[in-house]
Amino acid sequence: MTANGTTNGSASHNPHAPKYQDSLSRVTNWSVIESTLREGEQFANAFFDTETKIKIAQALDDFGVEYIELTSPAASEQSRSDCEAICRLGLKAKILTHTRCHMDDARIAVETGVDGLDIVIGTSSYLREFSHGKDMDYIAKQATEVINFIKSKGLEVRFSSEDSFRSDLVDLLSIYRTVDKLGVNRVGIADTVGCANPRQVYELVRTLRSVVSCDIECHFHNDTGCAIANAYAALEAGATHIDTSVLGIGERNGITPLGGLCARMYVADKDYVIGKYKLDKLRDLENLVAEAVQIQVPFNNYITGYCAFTHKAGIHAKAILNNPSTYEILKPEDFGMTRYVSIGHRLTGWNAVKNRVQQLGLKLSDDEVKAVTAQIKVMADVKPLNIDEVDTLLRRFHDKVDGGIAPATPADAN
Ligand SMILES: CC(=O)SCCNC(=O)CCNC(=O)[C@H](O)C(C)(C)COP(=O)(O)OP(=O)(O)OC[C@H]1O[C@@H](n2cnc3c(N)ncnc32)[C@H](O)[C@@H]1OP(=O)(O)O
Ligand SMILES: O=C(O)CCC(=O)C(=O)O
Ligand SMILES: [Mg+2]
Repeated sequence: MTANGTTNGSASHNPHAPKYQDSLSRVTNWSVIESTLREGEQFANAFFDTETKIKIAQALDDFGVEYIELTSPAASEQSRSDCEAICRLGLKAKILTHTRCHMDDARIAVETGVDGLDIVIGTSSYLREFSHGKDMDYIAKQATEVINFIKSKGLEVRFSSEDSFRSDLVDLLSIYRTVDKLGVNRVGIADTVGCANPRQVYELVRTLRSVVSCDIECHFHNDTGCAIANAYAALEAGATHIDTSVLGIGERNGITPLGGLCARMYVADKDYVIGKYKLDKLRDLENLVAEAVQIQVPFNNYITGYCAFTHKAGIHAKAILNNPSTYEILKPEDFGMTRYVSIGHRLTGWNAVKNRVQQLGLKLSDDEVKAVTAQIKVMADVKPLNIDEVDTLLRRFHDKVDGGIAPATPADAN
């Protein structure tokens, strides 16, 4: 039992587990709508040929995402035939396509073999005035026609308002109520411009949860860095589906990244996330997409960034070596990653150096390790040492000590 009165198996057995973990234990029934092949195609660098789309779809399916969302088949003839080709792959993931809330697009989409359509129409005054120019009555009539048509084909349908957070709340709830009564599988909330914060997301999803009985999908842009936090707040408030893309690619600076969402939700309920996704495939999946759109995986990427599990400062390194949970909330091995303790720099400490000495099979007393640590710091004040340079220094120091000559200075060790 924790401060907020809930229980959670793993947390209650572990005295060091975060107390906030328990408040998240209800966030255990959600799915990913993976939109690398739709929102991701709207990323500035993206051009996916058929073969690349198929590889990405297969990799996403292998990772375990529940849905794969594809570009509208109304966009181009190649988009349409690629959509059909992906539907023919027979993947475990359900295949969706994303279209305007318009009969022309819906008629094309239902013939492609998809499991469902995600239809969208802007509801904010910006989009009603400057994009499609339609009022709420027209939107409701159009949505009714398109939804009834898609349902008549036996397909899943989701209705989403675009730019939800700059839309009038009464308008929003009214249109969601209308489409819920028509029997949509999901309604969608979209932070199209990335303006929402987690508190606003929580409030809107919570309100919507009391108005509709269908599932709730959310789509968050990352213009102000809130895309993962907003997704998490939405799930806490009762959303059931989150849109992601690999590395977060999408319009402008993109949306909630698949890897970042996995990291966030792993902390909330590790067993649930490990149980449904092959987390050790994340790195290959990200590399595949990074290569396809000609970008590098960012150095500070969630989970797979090159320094995501590198520990440097001496205070951290000592504690990490005693118990990795001291400074790691994610276990690298659960993601097929490895931990690295960096020691060739002036922030190192003797405990970390001792660990390396032991790994090299060298016999040094604690005082000797402290002496060689001091030498590393002197040298690293000039420039950081790579691991080979550190190892050479440690071996030479050891050989001199072993030979009865304790080196007093770095020069002596050389
Ligand atoms: C926020 C988002 O990411 S929404 C998804 C964005 N995805 C896409 O745009 C898919 C790729 N798009 C395309 O290939 C093209 O824009 C198409 C095929 C959809 C439409 O192309 P065009 O007919 O040449 O129109 P264009 O792109 O210039 O303008 C969009 C048209 O859709 C209308 N429109 C915009 N949103 C909607 C909507 N949700 N429902 C219905 N109509 C809409 C606009 O009013 C405009 O109509 P107009 O031709 O009468 O001016
Ligand atoms: O269909 C949706 O819910 C989201 C559409 C979109 O990409 C956006 O609004 O940013
Ligand atoms: Mg978007």
